[in-house]
Amino acid sequence: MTFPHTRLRRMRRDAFSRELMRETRLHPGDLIMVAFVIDGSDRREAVPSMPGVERLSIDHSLNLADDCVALGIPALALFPSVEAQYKSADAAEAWNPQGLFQRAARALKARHPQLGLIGDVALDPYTTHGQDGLIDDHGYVLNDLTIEALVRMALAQAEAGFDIVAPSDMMDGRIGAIRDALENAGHVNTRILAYSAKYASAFYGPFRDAVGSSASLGKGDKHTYQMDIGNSDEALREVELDIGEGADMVMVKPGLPYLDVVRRVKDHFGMPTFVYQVSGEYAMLKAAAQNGWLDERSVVLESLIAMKRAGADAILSYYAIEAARWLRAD
Ligand SMILES: NCC(=O)CCC(=O)O
Ligand SMILES: [Mg+2]
Repeated sequence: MTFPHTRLRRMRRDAFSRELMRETRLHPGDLIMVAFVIDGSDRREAVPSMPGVERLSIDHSLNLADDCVALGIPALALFPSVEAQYKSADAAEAWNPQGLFQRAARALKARHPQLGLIGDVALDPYTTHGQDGLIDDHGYVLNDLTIEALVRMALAQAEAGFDIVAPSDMMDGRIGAIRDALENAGHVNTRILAYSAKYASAFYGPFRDAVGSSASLGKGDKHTYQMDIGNSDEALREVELDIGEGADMVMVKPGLPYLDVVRRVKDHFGMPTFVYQVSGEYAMLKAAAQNGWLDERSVVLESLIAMKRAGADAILSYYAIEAARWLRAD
């Protein structure tokens, strides 16, 4: 009679030994909630392609922030959805100190000074054409002119109280330019979360509905600045440049389809590495759950743990509040 010398099933036999050898655990403290803010008061608008997600006026965003704090979620990432009258070719509303986004930041920081507030730095919610930057006559996004606009935008956000500015535009050199401008203005502790490896992904579709840029973008795409989905070495080059320019945290986006990239980035640089479970990932999970095809709680937590296991230090997610509730009920 021969026996297996090693029985890995032995440790799986009981809950106590499974618990003792569990390598990766998810905490509310790993999560960053994502929210969309709109003008007006007492307004909540459903986002049809993201059931359960709503655009919120500032007063309702404060309630969402209350939930984050109560659940131990350390930070909130905010995106604006602005009305057409505030969109222009030069995106100037993006750095208006009295604009929606800056007002929202002041209100949120006044309510919860300890809740980390992350501002999105990219022009797409503010441009009439829905691109993340300024364009020439052929629709090509101009790198260096766009950086000037992004610098204004980042400064306005730091001024309004955002703790972290998060350039999500993928222009070359914008992290360094923003870092210099923040230092010169005395914002030495404003952190930069660089969307370093942001792929030209079709999983962003529902987000563009949420911020109202899909109509403006029309048939346009973002392939001249976001990364090709087949590339992974290039992600390391992007991350390396952003670190050199002064990023405090780097990000890979989307999440689940790109966990190989997360692992390479984490192993290579040992940087605080964040991952974004994007709108399309949310929509897939939600749709399957609503149809009764998948168990929502299990698949959401499994997806988030997979991201952490791949090396993510923190995860931006539309599910953050729900996931934190599930974790606390465990
Ligand atoms: N800058 C944010 C995006 O481009 C999209 C995020 C998402 O799809 O959730
Ligand atoms: Mg880059």
